[in-house]
Amino acid sequence: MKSLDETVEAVMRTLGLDDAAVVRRKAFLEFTDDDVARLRTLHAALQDLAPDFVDAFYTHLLAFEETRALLPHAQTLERLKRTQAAYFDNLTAGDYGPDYILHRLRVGAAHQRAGLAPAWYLGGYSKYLAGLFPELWQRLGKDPEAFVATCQALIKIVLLDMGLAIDTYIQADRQTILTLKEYADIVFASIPDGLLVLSPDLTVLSANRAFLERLGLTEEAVRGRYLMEVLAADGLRGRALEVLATGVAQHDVLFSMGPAGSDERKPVRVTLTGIRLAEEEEEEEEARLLLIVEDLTEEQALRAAALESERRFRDLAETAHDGIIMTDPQGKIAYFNRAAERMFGYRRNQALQRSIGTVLPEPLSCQLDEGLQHTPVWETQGRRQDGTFFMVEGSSSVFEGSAGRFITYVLRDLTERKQFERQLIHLANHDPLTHLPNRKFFQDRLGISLDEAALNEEQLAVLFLDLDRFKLINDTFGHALGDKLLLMVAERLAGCFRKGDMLARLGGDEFVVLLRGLSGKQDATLVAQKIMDGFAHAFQLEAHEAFVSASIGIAFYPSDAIDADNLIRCADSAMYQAKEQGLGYQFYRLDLENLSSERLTLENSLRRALERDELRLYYQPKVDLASGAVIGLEALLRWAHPVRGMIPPDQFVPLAEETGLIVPIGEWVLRTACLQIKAWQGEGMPLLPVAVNLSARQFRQPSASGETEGRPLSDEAAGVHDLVETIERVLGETGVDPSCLELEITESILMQNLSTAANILQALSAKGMRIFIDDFGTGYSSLSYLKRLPIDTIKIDKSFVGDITTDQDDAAIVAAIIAMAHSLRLKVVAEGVETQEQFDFLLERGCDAMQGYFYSKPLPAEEILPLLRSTRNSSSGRD
Ligand SMILES: Nc1nc2c(ncn2[C@@H]2O[C@H](COP(=O)(O)O[C@H]3[C@@H](O)[C@H](n4cnc5c(=O)[nH]c(N)nc54)O[C@@H]3COP(=O)(O)O)[C@@H](O)[C@H]2O)c(=O)[nH]1
Repeated sequence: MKSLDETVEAVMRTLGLDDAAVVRRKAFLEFTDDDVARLRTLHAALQDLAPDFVDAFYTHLLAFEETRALLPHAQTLERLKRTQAAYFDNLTAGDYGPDYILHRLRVGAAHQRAGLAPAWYLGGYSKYLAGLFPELWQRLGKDPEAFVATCQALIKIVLLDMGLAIDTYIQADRQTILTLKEYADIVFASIPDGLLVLSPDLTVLSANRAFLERLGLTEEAVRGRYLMEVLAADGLRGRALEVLATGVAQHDVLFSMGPAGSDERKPVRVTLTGIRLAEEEEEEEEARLLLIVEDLTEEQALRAAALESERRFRDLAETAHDGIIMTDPQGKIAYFNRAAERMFGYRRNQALQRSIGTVLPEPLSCQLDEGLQHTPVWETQGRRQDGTFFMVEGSSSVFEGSAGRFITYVLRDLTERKQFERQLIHLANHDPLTHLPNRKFFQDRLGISLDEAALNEEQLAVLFLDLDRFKLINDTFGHALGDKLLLMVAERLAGCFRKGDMLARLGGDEFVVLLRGLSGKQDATLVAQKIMDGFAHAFQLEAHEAFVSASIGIAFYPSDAIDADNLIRCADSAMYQAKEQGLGYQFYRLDLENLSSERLTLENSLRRALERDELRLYYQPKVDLASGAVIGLEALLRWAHPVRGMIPPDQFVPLAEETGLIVPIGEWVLRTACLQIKAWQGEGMPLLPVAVNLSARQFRQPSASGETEGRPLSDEAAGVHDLVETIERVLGETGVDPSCLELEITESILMQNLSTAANILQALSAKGMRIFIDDFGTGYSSLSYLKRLPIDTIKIDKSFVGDITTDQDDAAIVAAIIAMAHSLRLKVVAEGVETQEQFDFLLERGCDAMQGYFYSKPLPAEEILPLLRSTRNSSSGRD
């Protein structure tokens, strides 16, 4: 709102109330200087009257409700009284210049603003004049002319004031009207719908901004023009005339509307309504037509977009791989896509309006929780139309619409995934070849069974089963047949157990069995025996019949171990013992395990002994009995163990044979002995042959065992096969003449496969090597086979020699061996000669040579040459 001063200024400006105008107003009122003088005179006379006069004035005002309402507070009343006193004072003060005028306008404006209607305001002046006239008469009644003239002056100045007050009232009202009009114009212009006011002859009287902008028109182009010259809209004119004629409004009439003369059209919705305005008081009310024009372009675009979006959603939902179901607030199916049809077996029209529980029978959190908008992915059961159940994975979203709660379910059939998961679990727990439980599954199940056994105070047993010679079969017949054998074994084993027992394959040719609810060892024995019996029959591997045996180790809970790992380990250890001893099955024994563990440690060390250069060769001279000359040396193996010291061969050679390590070790012996021969030759030592020992494993050729029969060989087998080649190669590489190398083999080696041994010995002998039969007398003691072999010498075992002087039997045996050997033109060497008596006995019986501590213990290579030199210098032989 404007300030009072601004209002007064506006009044003065509007009325053009400058000094000249005031002068003219005064002139019109014939307000003269004489009037001014008379009022000044009056002023002096009325000085004491002001307080009572003002009080009386306000008492009058307070007597009327309309004026009293404007004086609500005592403070306001006091302030007004002071203003009134000033007014009273100024009225007759005689100064009626610009300040007076300004003051009078302010008073008028203030009363107008306070809400005092003009009638009451003018009534106030009446009270003034009516109150003053008696006072004037009292003071000037004696001079009627002066009285009348003063009254006239007073009336003139009061009327001047009243004129000014009325001007402020009129001006303020006019300002209000202008403000309202301005406001109306703004509102009219800013209404978002188009507004068009037409006269009864359809001339455009006004159009708001929205209308003009929507149709691309200007106010000048439309105002005062005939509607149809401005607008093109079929049927609009007729509708407008109807409304004018009937006075009945028409709502929401749709048109396609555009500027006349253009092809542009917009979809619009129009409301046509008649209005009546009286522009001037004296004019008759004139009919007007108001068109409210709503532009539907955006709305239609939005609707089209919504339809498009809905169509796309439907397309998407219909082509989705996942089932999509929507339920209404009553939980009834309101939408059911094609994937849902496939998943549940219902046609859409069969599913609609059924409860969601028809297809998802278990209550879901999204159905129960009021506040839930989105639930994470869950799994639940789905029910097909045929009543079968399956697992579904789903998620849901909740939409709170005006009609209630709608839930959308997105569902995926988990049947395949669950099947896949089951397959994965099966694969993780089963052996892929035999489909038996694997180690992990077995261990888990064993753990559970152990807990149960502990609770029920029961015994259980683990059988560890390993096929004998499976590697050989695998290498010989190939992996495909090896696999087939494992399958057949698994099948046979499966028939040996009760329900509740468990058979598993740990890998390779290892199987384990869990036996539960045992009454004692005898139960496990029965099962082990049953397994052994099962292996008694051959396995038919295509064209081959294979006899396969198994070694079984048995460990018991709680006597051997109380946890799964240890129980399996004990059974494994027992199996190892069974295999070693060729027992078929063996119960776990701690002492045997300790032995095994030592053996294992030794085996591991022996494997590294070659790499670490821990092997040594000692040499023991062979002495001609008659001359006492050294006629050769035997190379004897030692293991210089870093912790255990010098280990004799009988403590590790059998192990090396078992593990196959004897093959590389044997080659090392050959090479070392040959290199030593060369070294001695270089040192000027007389040419002495050196004998090396060959083990059965080295000596065995593939065909000798009859196991491979021309089929592919394992590396190990190939190494054995190459004995002749190896010896030749080493001789070639070291440059040693074959005549310097002697080979010692035992009778038992020969007897394992005589014909093959004969072939090998022939080949070696043909190269110039001499062959010795070692430990003669301990084996077959048959000289007949010697005729068929290229043997040069036999060595009588030291077990006979040791007692020849005390035991007549041994003496007789030795004498007989010497005699028979000679009859076969074989030389004889006696081993283990320790005494002069033995020496003499042998010399007397015609034995060719001897070897033993009597002459020398086996010595390191570096001690041999000094030994030879010292004996050459001393007398021949030992007496
Ligand atoms: N395959 C291989 N076997 C080998 C090799 N080196 C040795 N051996 C065999 O180990 C067995 C034990 O040999 P060793 O402990 O060396 O014993 C030999 C001599 O030390 C011992 N001997 C010799 N004279 C006496 C004696 O007067 N008294 C006595 N108590 N013992 C004596 O006899 C063993 C000789 O063995 P051998 O002539 O071979 O029969 C043994 O069987 C060796 O064959 C190897 O490199 N490979």
